[in-house]
Amino acid sequence: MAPSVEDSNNNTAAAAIGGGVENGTPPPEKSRVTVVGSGNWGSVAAKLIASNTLKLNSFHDEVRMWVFEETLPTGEKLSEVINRTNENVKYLPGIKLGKNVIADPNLENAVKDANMLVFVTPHQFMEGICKRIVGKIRKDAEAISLIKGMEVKKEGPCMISSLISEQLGINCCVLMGANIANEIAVEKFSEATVGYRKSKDIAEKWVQLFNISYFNVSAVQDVEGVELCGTLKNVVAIAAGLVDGLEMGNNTKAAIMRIGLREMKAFSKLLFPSVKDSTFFESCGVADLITTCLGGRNRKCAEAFARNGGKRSFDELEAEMLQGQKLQGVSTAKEVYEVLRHRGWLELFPLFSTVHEICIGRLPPTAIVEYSEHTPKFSLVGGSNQFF
Ligand SMILES: NC(=O)c1ccc[n+]([C@@H]2O[C@H](COP(=O)([O-])OP(=O)(O)OC[C@H]3O[C@@H](n4cnc5c(N)ncnc54)[C@H](O)[C@@H]3O)[C@@H](O)[C@H]2O)c1
Ligand SMILES: O=P(O)(O)OC[C@H](O)CO
Repeated sequence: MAPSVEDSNNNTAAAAIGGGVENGTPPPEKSRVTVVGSGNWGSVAAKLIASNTLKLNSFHDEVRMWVFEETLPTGEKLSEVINRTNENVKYLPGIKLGKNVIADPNLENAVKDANMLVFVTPHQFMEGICKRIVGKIRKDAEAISLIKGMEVKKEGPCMISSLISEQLGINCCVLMGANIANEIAVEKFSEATVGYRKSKDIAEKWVQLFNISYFNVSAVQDVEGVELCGTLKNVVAIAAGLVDGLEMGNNTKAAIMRIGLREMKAFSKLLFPSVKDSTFFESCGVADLITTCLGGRNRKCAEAFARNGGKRSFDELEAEMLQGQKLQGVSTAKEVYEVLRHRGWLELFPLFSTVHEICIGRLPPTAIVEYSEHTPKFSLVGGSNQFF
């Protein structure tokens, strides 16, 4: 059974400041936050949030964090070690999360009282997680997804925020940005973008929960644009890593990033015409693309893949190099490819389609910079097409 935390600013204190029992109006209910996920970014998100809930009267101090339980080499359970040491020794070693972060291996228990749910797991696990908690969360819960990825169903592509909204029947915002977790963990400055659909008030509450001196958050009314930026940049990061592994140099890498950004924008607008151009200039857009192509895990594994001439699979490299952390770019490239194939758009997106074909071994890593019948000239992309 996971422990719990008493509020330092309890409701009596809140009542003393704004109304309360003395003048007959009950104090507004404090929000309860649960973070669903405890990987590298999930743990940093819990740390950020926990530092803010201690300061903000409108939130309960305690931040519950669902842990996908595993047994460590020492024989101990990860959740027990987190609660004892206040550190996620596997996914974020060396960083104290805050004593008000409580690791809970029981998913249903972790979510049941929360009215603010933060989803931050690798995207491939979200469908199963939603199925487990349908009907077990508060009806008034609000959600935010920090997950970069999407699902492809028979009906077409499904963004993770839509999956959460549709399966759980709740509103879901998104938070994406140039956010390499290990850098934010040591409190180096970065920015992030919240994407919201309708309610600016809800978006502002999320901004309040995440914003801190070294993490500058702003909100834009463009859920799909923000989420697609975060999702698609992982495919471009694979391309950038391949170019690094081939030792092509900075100009080639910049070219790949430029072409990738054009394909990100075109793909997003073809799927959701409401996506705004301005979103690509937020932290979730060009800034995330740059940081991921310079320092992300997708880039790192793709570099190793190219150095090995494509002879070692991404699964093998992921297991060896990331030790439990997960790549999102390889599966996203496959999902994007499925959409392109179904809609007859493959030729319009040579970078995205080439990345997938390299990942599955149909093309060699060098194809990322070769013009062939399989990879139409990148320079052909654009011209009169309104989406590029
Ligand atoms: N790490 C970053 O720098 C970063 C930054 C921004 C966004 N993101 C995004 O956040 C999301 C989560 O990434 P992360 O870095 O927190 O995770 P991670 O890759 O570090 O860790 C993998 C997580 O998956 C869990 N897991 C393994 N098997 C599982 C299963 N069957 N069911 C449920 N969970 C399982 C593990 O316990 C672990 O918590 C991803 O979409 C990622 O793109 C990551
Ligand atoms: O390490 P990556 O490649 O999963 O990227 C991490 C973040 O998404 C960067 O914002």
